[in-house]
Amino acid sequence: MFVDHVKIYVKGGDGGNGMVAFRREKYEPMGGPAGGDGGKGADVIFEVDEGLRTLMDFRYQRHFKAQRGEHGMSKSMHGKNAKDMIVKVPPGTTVTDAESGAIIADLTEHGQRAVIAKGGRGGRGNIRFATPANPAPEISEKGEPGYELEVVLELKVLADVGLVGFPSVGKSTLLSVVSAAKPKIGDYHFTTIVPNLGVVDAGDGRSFVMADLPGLIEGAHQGVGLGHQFLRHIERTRVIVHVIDMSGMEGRDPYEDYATINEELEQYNLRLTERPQIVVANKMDMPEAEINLAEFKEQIPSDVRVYPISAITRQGLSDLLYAIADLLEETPEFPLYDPEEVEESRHVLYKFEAEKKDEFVIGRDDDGAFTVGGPAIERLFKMTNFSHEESVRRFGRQLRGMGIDDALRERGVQNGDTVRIMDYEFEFVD
Ligand SMILES: Nc1nc2c(ncn2[C@@H]2O[C@H](COP(=O)(O)OP(=O)(O)OP(=O)(O)O)[C@@H](O)[C@H]2O)c(=O)[nH]1
Repeated sequence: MFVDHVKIYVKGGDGGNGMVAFRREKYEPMGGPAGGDGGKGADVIFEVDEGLRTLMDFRYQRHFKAQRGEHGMSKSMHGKNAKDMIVKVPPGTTVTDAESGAIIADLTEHGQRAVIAKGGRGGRGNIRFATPANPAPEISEKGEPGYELEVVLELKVLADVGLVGFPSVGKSTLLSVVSAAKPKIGDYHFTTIVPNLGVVDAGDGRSFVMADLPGLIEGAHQGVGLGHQFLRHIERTRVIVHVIDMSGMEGRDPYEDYATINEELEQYNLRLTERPQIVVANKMDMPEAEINLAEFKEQIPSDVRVYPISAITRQGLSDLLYAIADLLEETPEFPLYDPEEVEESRHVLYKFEAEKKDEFVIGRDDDGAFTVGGPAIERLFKMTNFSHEESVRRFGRQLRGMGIDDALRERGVQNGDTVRIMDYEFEFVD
């Protein structure tokens, strides 16, 4: 079993901004507040799709930013909530926070969903701030920023396709040209990928996992030298690709090789002979290959599918990959997990924890100015509409409410000192 592994960035949509507006009606020149709320930003939601087998798609797209909510409007109209962004992942995907290493979700069953990055709430329009004392407030909030984070996706992968054949027929060469020769493969981090397993992109949006199953012929059915992991792989392999050397070099006879391997599979496990098989005639670039292939075809049953290729010159590879992908589609799936394993993991559901504590940090810049930072304060800052004097005053009150004024005094702030919050600067007035 190997682990397919990729790091991606996700961001929930920002909330829409609330609006400051007033009613303008014919007979009501001093109309009341009429600024609507912004809509909610979209969540980034991961959803299990059992049709997916690998994290291949994440190699091409690593940024997932959900849409922002619509801004509030005049005439008391609220902005629309944005539509959530659904990202499909294969069953068995674990999502961890890249920074803390905490598990956010363990997605095992088809249709299971988890919110990975919450969208921000919409900012409130000035209607919401009206009070008897202040019936026409010029206060609104901007939308709350969507949560953003980097997450690591991990998937334990079992092979869909197993390569079998005599030694030196070209199994590792084939696997290496179809799985590793993709451009930018270096960007895709296979952490614990073992050399004889690879993710194959069929080139038409379909992908599957292919394993070289070496050593089958050397007494594999007696369990010689093969670990438990390997056995598991071959048992779960849905399609067998049988590679045959058509060059006929070293006195080898392709048909004999074919028959021997099939006998070996049968002895190993009868069930394996029920697996659909694709026969690959390799080394077709060699001089005798055409003649050998013709003879071979006369000897094998007529319903056996043979794909002539050359792993070295890459001739015939795309036809072969399409055929494998087609065959996989029509082959029933084996459960990805042992039933007991699923039982265990099914009950673990991790919750996305968006809320961070109301903490803030006070510091000093080189020029003597005080600085205030922290997630809650920065969020508040981003939601403040600084173009309205009243909103700015409200921001001041909120800071006081959070205990920031007191904390600044403790640090020795004086009247007239500069205080910085992100890129906003103000003078401290007691
Ligand atoms: N001419 C030719 N040579 C090939 C082709 N594919 C593989 N070879 C050569 O055949 C030899 C064996 O290839 P491998 O890919 O190592 O064969 P294998 O089946 O993985 O062998 P084991 O690892 O021993 O099981 C190497 O020298 C390859 O370069 C091909 O299409 N044409």
